[in-house]
Amino acid sequence: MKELQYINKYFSKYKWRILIGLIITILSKFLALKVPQVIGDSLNIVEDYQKGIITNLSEVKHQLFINILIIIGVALLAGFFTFLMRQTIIVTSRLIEFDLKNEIYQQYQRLSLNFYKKNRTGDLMNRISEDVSKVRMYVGPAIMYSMNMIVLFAVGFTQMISIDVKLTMYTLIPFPLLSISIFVLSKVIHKRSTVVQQYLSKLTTYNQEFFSGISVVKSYGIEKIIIKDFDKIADESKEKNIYLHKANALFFPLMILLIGISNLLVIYIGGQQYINNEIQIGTIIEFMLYVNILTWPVAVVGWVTSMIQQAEASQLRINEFLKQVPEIQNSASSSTTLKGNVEFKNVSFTYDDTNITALKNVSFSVKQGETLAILGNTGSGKSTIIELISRLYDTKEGAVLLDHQSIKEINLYDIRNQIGFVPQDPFLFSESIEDNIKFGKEDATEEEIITAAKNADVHKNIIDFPKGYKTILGERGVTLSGGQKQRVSIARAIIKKPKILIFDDCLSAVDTETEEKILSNLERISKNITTFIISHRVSSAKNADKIIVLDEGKIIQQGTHNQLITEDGYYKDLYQQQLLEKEM
Ligand SMILES: Nc1ncnc2c1ncn2[C@@H]1O[C@H](COP(=O)(O)OP(=O)(O)OP(=O)(O)O)[C@@H](O)[C@H]1O
Repeated sequence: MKELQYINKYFSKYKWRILIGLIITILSKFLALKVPQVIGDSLNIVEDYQKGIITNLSEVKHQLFINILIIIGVALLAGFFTFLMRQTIIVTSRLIEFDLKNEIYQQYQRLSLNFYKKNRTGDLMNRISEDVSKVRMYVGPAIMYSMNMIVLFAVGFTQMISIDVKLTMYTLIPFPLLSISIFVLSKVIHKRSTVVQQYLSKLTTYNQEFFSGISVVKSYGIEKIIIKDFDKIADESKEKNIYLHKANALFFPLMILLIGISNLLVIYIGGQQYINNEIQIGTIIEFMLYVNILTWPVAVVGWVTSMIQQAEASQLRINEFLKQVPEIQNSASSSTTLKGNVEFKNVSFTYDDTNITALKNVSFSVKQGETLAILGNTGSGKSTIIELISRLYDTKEGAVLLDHQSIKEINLYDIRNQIGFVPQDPFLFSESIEDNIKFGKEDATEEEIITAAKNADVHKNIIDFPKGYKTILGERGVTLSGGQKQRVSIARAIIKKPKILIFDDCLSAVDTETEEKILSNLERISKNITTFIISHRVSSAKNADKIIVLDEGKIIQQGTHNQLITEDGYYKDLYQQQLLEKEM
């Protein structure tokens, strides 16, 4: 229960609701146990009349009529209280579930990029949905059933003992047996259902990959192999499901068997006592009714124990994430308006998960409004520079300065708010084009959206769609071509009017003519914006104020286009090769 102590703060938040719930539970169970007593009394009256102990028939009828009214009244009231009990305790468990989900979600937002690279999406989703719902079973049903059990047992047992000690003892013999066997069965069910869950997520992951890579599957014509693999997992999943349901199917028969044994004991022992004139017939019926009322809460002990164990395991997984401290901390509370001066001073950077040193002693500086182009082979460290400017990672060696101040001392949210970033692989949400562009600026006007789209050279494409800017994009923007997606993503970055604009190799998806247009538009609108252009093309870099060339994390060349084409090395070779390609 150590991990579940984390939930105590929510119990204290909702203490009044829970307290009211508990009082209502006690009242409803008191009332529920009144019914067998009145039924027993009624039968005893009839028996007394038959034996001639009571002779006045109208008095018997009157008493029975009163008892029927009491039974109906009590049953209605008990039902109403049971409704209120669910309304208080189960509603509280839903409120706690909501709070816990929000807490986890906020923590997810705080955690750094590295956390997401280390953990699988399925696992993140599972902890916020599956695990939280297991914890809810502890805060709601487990507590409600435990209370039910305690009250029913305390009241019912006292009542039974007060009527007949011997009969009570015999009647309750099967109860511990019932509780233990349900506990064992619940454990088996839990174990088997965990396996079923694993197969379910295996199937989902398999299908998700298959749907995402459908074009590869179709073009390689490997549908039959995919179907065969799917069949294999589905078949295994079916077997595990059947295995689970074999255990599930035992649950109710086991309960009915043990209730049956209890009832037999009541009839047998009670019958003997009746023959010996020790008890009346009504008492036997009253006991049988108690057995039926008490069976469920006793069976529930085993179920609740297993529910609490599962909740404990789930809360452990939730706590693992909640206790994670974001690697990137925002240490500044004051807000800063950036100018856009960027400087790298002897920066070396190693990714701790792969131990790859992506940058080695990198130094450069870019002034406000300047454009820096970064070129280099794949894996040379270009994107890593960008990730350090956005502070997605922190440097351990050297310093990244923004406006001559260490990036670590500037408000993290201000930095990210003032950077417009166009990634290599643009992600568009399944919403309208307009909303995707506005993502960069929530309150953007229609005019601003159109201007941004024009500057990104995508306006003409958008108005060609029947619904124009209102066109809804499919998952990952499938209705747009690669180049169109890139340009919508550029519009999203420039509408922000950021202080630093970053293009991570995003112009490679458009033809050189479009690239030319976008770059000249940029030159016009980005007079005071510091711009970083990562590219494999000289055409994207040639107008930049500065160009740096990276190789295996080191700067091997830097200067302007005119300087670098006269210097032997990577840039000149690339220039000549691309010039040749253009002429061909
Ligand atoms: N998140 C990461 N975790 C671990 N290693 C990484 C990560 N990102 C990049 N790397 C490694 O760091 C090195 C530099 O990668 P980077 O993405 O900066 O190169 P790049 O020049 O942008 O390449 P490309 O032109 O192919 O995009 C590569 O060897 C890469 O494998």
